[in-house]
Amino acid sequence: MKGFIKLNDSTIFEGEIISKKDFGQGEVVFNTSMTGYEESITDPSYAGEILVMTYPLIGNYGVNLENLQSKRPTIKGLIVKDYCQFPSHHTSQYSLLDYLNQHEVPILSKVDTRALTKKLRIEGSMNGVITTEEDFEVPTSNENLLDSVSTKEIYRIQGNGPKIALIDLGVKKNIVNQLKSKGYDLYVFPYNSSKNDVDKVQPDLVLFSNGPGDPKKAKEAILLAKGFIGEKPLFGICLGHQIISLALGFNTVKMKFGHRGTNHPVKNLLNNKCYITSQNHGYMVEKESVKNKDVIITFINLNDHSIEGIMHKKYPIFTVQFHPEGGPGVHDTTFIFKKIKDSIYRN
Ligand SMILES: NC(=O)CC[C@H](N)C(=O)O
Repeated sequence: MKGFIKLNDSTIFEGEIISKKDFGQGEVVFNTSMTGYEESITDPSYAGEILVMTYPLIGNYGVNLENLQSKRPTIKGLIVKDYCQFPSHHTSQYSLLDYLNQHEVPILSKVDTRALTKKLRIEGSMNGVITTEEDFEVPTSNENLLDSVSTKEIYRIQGNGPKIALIDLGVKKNIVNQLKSKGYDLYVFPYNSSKNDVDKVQPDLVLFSNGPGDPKKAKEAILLAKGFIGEKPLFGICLGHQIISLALGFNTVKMKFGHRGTNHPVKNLLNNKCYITSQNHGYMVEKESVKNKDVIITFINLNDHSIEGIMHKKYPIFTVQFHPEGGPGVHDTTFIFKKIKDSIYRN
């Protein structure tokens, strides 16, 4: 069926809706990874977004549930150049189309994704709608994204190591797996937990996870992080990094088109080492706002020099904007999950 992606400046790109679902609305963002669509479509950080894959052939290795980052797709729609109808991989359980159909997520194929990506790079990410009607008005959404992806109940994944309170803002499965593999004793908390709730388990460290949307909207989590500054070691990944930065009094801003891909180079300013990292974010900590003399910038992005991590000199607080767990992507920075222990012992 003929379909369109209509952007909120009224630009229209034509394609073919190949899924059962023929409608989806969200912020239209692009990802430059050549592989990793299973992980990206189920990464809770993408909640509320329509994902454009710039790699032209998508679906060719099907879907294996093991690779998913959450229980269901979190994206509002997928836009591809060519959908591969005959996936082949020895671990594939479903075709991408069958999997997205099960969860009523639309796929728009045959789109000139190169032109669409250029448009988003020049004008910036914007809201859009996958629709069969060319004259459809692009709506805006006020969905509480954190509520849609965070756990509703506290749960524990027992380990023999230090106790981590993991504030689930939409945590990816690979982050949990990395922490589990290092033996941490995990208590996973809903995004709106109070300091009292977290204090009850007497954690050795509080970890704020990745997650969707504008960090400034995560008011409860910012307040929670504020309460722990100077009291407990803190670690943040992506949204968690932004939230801890806001709690420290810094500012976050929306990026023009964000970083979404698996080959983002970052440099560790403390030892001049460079790493290739997996990233997925549309906001960043504003460099000029990091004015606290006790806080240093640890990592920067080598493409645009934006902040990729900070560290507190007095308190055991450190954060990263990139995704050290990979999933999808490189594992160059998984050593960071071990480093968490050091920050606990520095306490
Ligand atoms: N992966 C993430 O945690 C994303 C953080 C935030 N939602 C952003 O887009 O910047």
